[in-house]
Amino acid sequence: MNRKLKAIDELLDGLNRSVGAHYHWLVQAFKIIAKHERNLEDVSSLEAHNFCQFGCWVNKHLATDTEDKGFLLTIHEKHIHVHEACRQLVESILQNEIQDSLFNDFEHALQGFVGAITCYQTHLLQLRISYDALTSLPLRRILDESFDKQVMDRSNGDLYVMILDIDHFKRINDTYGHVVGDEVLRAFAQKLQSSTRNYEPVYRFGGEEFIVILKAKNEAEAMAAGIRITRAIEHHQIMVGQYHIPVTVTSGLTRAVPGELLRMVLERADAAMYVGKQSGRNRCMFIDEQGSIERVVD
Ligand SMILES: Nc1nc2c(ncn2[C@@H]2O[C@H](COP(=O)(O)OP(=O)(O)OP(=O)(O)O)[C@@H](O)[C@H]2O)c(=O)[nH]1
Repeated sequence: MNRKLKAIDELLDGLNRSVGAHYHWLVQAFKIIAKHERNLEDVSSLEAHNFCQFGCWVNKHLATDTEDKGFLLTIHEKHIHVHEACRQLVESILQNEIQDSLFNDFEHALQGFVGAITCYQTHLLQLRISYDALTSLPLRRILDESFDKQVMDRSNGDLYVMILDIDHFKRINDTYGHVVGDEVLRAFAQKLQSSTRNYEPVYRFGGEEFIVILKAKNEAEAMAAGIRITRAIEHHQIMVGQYHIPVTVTSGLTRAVPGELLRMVLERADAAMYVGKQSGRNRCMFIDEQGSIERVVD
């Protein structure tokens, strides 16, 4: 499974478990009131928010997670508020000095806490559906959202976009069936990821089309990367059950001119790929900004 997707699943799982644990905590608060116990630190202590399971979870992620810091800080703040409002309410009940405003404060704090968690869950779920269920690769939507930043962040060179389409994939489906076809796509995606460097993100563009973003100092370096990937696929046999299924790809490669829309870059790369399909497949075609197309050779 894609590393990012795994991290999202772990975050969602940890968050949901910790939220579940907060119901247990709420029951503890009732016990304190009913049994007049004052020694439960996750309810009675001034630092109560650090002692409950949710507090441990959020503190751990605040210390390590940089991407989601905004969400986590809001949740942390609302969580502290819940514990403090609860502590004050419990104290007032135990001392028989009940104040209605403390009930309102507690309700308000709980609503704020739940709202902040829902916001973060929605964010994580939206992120999750931006990954392909079959291959675990990020979908085009993630590229759409990050492309301008990727172009801006490039250093010491340019960004190149490579569109790859599996050759005669319909034949694979027709010969072995769709279920095997799906397995081939899954195995292909894994091979493609392992054939690229960790700074060369891979996306599922749709169907049997994929995109790789390359970083290179010049056209020659980009072409070398393009042919490296094409050959790595060609020399690898995909195994599904008892079948050994050779797969090749045809690709279109082009430079992303800074300021250019992703759509335009993709149209250019697609035109080059089309020429590659027409002229025999299993090849990488480079297209420059003027539309001149050449086959990349080893
Ligand atoms: N099993 C499976 N098949 C898919 C999936 N997405 C697209 N396909 C199939 O991929 C095939 C693509 O076929 P075509 O566009 O005709 O192209 P091709 O057979 O790969 O031939 P060329 O691209 O011309 O080399 C179609 O049969 C689609 O049904 C998928 O997720 N799973």
